[in-house]
Amino acid sequence: MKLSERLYEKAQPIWEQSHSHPFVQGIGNGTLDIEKFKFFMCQDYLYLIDYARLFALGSLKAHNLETMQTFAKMLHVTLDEEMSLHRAYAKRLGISKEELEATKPAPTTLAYSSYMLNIAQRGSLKELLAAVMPCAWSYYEIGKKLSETPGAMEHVWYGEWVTMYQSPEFGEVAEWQIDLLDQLTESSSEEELLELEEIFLTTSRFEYMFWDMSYQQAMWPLHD
Ligand SMILES: Cc1ncc(CN)c(N)n1
Repeated sequence: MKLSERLYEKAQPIWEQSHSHPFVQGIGNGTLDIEKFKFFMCQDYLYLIDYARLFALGSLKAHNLETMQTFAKMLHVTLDEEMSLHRAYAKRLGISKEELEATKPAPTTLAYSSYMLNIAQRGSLKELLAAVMPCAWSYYEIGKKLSETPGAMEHVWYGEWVTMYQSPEFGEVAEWQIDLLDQLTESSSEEELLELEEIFLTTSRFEYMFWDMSYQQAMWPLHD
């Protein structure tokens, strides 16, 4: 069994909770409160800055030129295409570029980004991939599922979001990461596979927490 098949199976109980979360369902059926989406967009913008840094670290840790180039391409796609979606939404939502960039990270955003960056900085390329994989893979799955809801891709607010994440180009990013991790772990020990599994499940849990944080618009409990 390939590692990706095992990870997919193990993560299902967590991923299913993300799929059925009211935030995700609300994007699909168009009922999500726009204030919750605004909160999500600002926090996600911050998250994507650190997510992009992981691709820079992937390029650094790559074992050959082709892998280096693909990580560099994913860095570019995140900064210039995925984050362009957020910049365009911010404009429509009346959030200035300055406001967007000055967003303060919520506890879950900070915990998730810090965990991923820590794994990527101190770990191997395999660990970096295990940490980053639920991001593109689970968003692609969510995008595809939501696109099956009639009208989801045409919704005045959430249509563009669904359209981006269900796109085959976005799916290719996830597939490339999956194939690379499968190749790199062909002869890994059970001990190493278990470590990678734990990382993958941890970022899968953070993905769920990110939806929930956005739904609750959860900031720090204490204010200055
Ligand atoms: C929290 C989160 N996870 C994943 C993705 C998809 N890159 C995202 N935009 N935000």
